[in-house]
Amino acid sequence: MFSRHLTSLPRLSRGLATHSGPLFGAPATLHLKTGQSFNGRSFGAPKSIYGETVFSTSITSYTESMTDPSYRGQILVFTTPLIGNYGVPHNIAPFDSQDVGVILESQRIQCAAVVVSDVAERFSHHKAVESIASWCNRYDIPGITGVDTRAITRLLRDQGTTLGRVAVGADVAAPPPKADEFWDPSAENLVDQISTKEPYELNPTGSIKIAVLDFGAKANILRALVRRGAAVTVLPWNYDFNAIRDQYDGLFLTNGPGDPTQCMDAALKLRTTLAEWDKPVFGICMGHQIIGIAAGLDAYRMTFGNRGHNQPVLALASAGSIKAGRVYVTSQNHQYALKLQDPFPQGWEPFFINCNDSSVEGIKSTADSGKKVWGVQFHPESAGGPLDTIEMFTDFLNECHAHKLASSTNSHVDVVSPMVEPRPQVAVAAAA
Ligand SMILES: NC(=O)CC[C@H](N)C(=O)O
Repeated sequence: MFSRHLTSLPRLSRGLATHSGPLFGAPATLHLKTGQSFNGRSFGAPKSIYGETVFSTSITSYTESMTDPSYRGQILVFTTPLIGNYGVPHNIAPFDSQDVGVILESQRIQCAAVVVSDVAERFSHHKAVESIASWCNRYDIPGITGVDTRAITRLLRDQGTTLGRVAVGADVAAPPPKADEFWDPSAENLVDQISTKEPYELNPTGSIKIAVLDFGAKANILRALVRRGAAVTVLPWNYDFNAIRDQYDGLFLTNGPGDPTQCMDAALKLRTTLAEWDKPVFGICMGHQIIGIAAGLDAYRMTFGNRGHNQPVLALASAGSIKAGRVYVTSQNHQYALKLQDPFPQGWEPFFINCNDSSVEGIKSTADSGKKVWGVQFHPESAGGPLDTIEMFTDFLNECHAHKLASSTNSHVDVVSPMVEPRPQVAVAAAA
C-alpha cells in the first residue's frame, strides 16, 4: 500500500514547495509515555518531536483540524484510516477587511505531528495544490503512517491523553525517552505564544462593534462575525478590555490551546467586565471555559477530551435559534471542561450537555440576571461542519444590536438574518 503512494509524486510539481530528500519512507516510531511504541513510516518533515498525544474522530477536514491553533503542542491521531486523499488547498485568501486572509483556520499547521493509518499521497480535489506530506514538510511537521491507529485510540481512550514522541530516522534506533524527558505542552501558556501581539481590525465599517479576545482564534470564528456585518477588533488574550469596553457593543472570546487555568489573568479581568458591563458576551471553547471560571465554576482536565465533528449535545435551555430539548451535532476539540455543579453560581445555568459523556457543553446567564452571556464548549462556526449551531453567531449579533438600540435614542435597529454560510466563496476566489 505504501509503495502505491510513491507513484504520484509528479503531482507535487503543482505545489508550492521544493523538497530536499524523500517525503516518505524513513522508519518512524510513536512512543507513548506509558511505555507503548508503534512502528511505522515517516512522512512530512523528517524530524523527531515531543507532544501530547490525542485522537480525533473527524472523518474529513484534516486541513482545518491541523491548522486549528487549539491543537498546538499536540500529536494528532486521526481515527479515520485514510487521510490526505483530497490534498491541501492554497491557503491564501486575498486580504481585505472582509476576510481574514486564509481559507483554512490559520496561516500554518499548528499541531506538533500527525499520526495516520494510511496517508494518501495520491490526492484529488479541484482546489488541491499539494499533498499532506508536502504540506507537512513545508511547515516542518513530522507525520507517521502505517501504524494501527485503532489500537492507539483504544489505548488513549482507556489510559487518557498521553504524552508522546514521534521519533524519525536515526532516532528510531534510540531507546524510548525516559518518563521525565517527555514534554508537557499543558505546562506552558500556549495561548500567550499564539495570540495576536497587537490589536487589529477587520471590517472596520461594520454596523456593530465587537471586541474579540484572541486565545488562538480559528479564522472561521472571525469570518462568521464579519460575514454577519460586525466590525471586529481582535485583541491580545490578556488585553485590558475594561479600559476600552465602552467603545464596543459586544465581547467575544475565542478558542485556544492548552489549560484554561494558564489564562487566569483573562478570567479575572472578565469577572470585572461581567460585574460592571451589561452588553452581550459570547465565548467558544477556551472562551467558554474563561467565562465559566469568571462566573465561579471550576475547569478540570478530562480523561481523553472530545475531538471530532460528530459530538451530540443536548440543549437544556432555549435562546435565539437554540431550542431546549433538541440535540445538535457539533464539532469539538477540547481536553478541559467546566465542572457541573449543583447549584450553579447565582445568575448562571447550564445551556448544553454532551450526550455521550454528560460533560458541560455550554453555560448561559439566566433570564433574570439582566445579562446576555453564553459560552459553548463546541464550535458553532465549524469550518469542517456540521453547522447545526452556526446561527448562534446571528443570535449574538442580534442581541448586540438590540442592546445598542435599547441604550440609544435611535429607533432603527439593524437585524441580522439567519444565513446560509457562504464558506466556499473565499476558497473559490483563492483558487481562481
Ligand atoms: N478548542 C479549544 O478552545 C480548546 C480549549 C482548551 N485548550 C481545551 O483543550 O479544553
